[in-house]
Amino acid sequence: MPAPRSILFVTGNKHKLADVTSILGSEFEIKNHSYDLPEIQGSLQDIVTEKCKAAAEIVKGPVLTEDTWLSYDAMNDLPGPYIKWFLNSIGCDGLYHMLDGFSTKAAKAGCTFGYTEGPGKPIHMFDGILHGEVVAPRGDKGFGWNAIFQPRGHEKTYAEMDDDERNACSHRFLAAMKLRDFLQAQL
Ligand SMILES: O=c1nc[nH]c2c1ncn2[C@H]1C[C@H](O)[C@@H](COP(=O)(O)OP(=O)(O)OP(=O)(O)O)O1
Ligand SMILES: [Mg+2]
Repeated sequence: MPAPRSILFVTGNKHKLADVTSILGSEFEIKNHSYDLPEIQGSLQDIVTEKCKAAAEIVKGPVLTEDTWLSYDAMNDLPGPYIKWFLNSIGCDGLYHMLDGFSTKAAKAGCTFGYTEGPGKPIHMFDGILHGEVVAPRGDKGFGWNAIFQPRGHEKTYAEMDDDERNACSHRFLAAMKLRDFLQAQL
């Protein structure tokens, strides 16, 4: 059997790395370069493009990057990709209470992978979006804002799901399936 194709995932987030390894690890060898890439202010596409370009310059070869976002319908999709700074400042409780007084708690969890064959090469993007609701924090599994996001049609927040359960339905799973199809088609 040929050796599995390897993907170099540049991320400083060990939980994302674990998710991608769990979702794609049976088909690809997932390697990691731990680095906190610069994240510019701009559209999601701009952010992912610049993150992927910077990573390709660092590793001088094919590279995978990813940016994650959480968008509130009541706030015209903010915080979106700026969720990291909101979470760091006010935590899950604060993120929940931001919607006090708003009639809809609907939200979208998403991530966008950026993949390139190397510096100067095209950047391919693959996104996964899961609709759901922002709820009062429940559960202690996982990381980030998992405790306040409950996917539509589920009784549990991400933080109440086991990793396997979450990785079978998550926004990251949906995006990873698109990435997988792209990479497999190139073989
Ligand atoms: O599935 C997730 N479930 C819950 N929370 C999550 C998830 N995935 C990322 N997160 C958190 C981490 C960070 O607070 C923000 C995204 O920021 P983001 O820049 O994409 O992640 P990061 O800086 O940790 O890693 P990276 O080095 O890949 O940029 O949402
Ligand atoms: Mg980041």
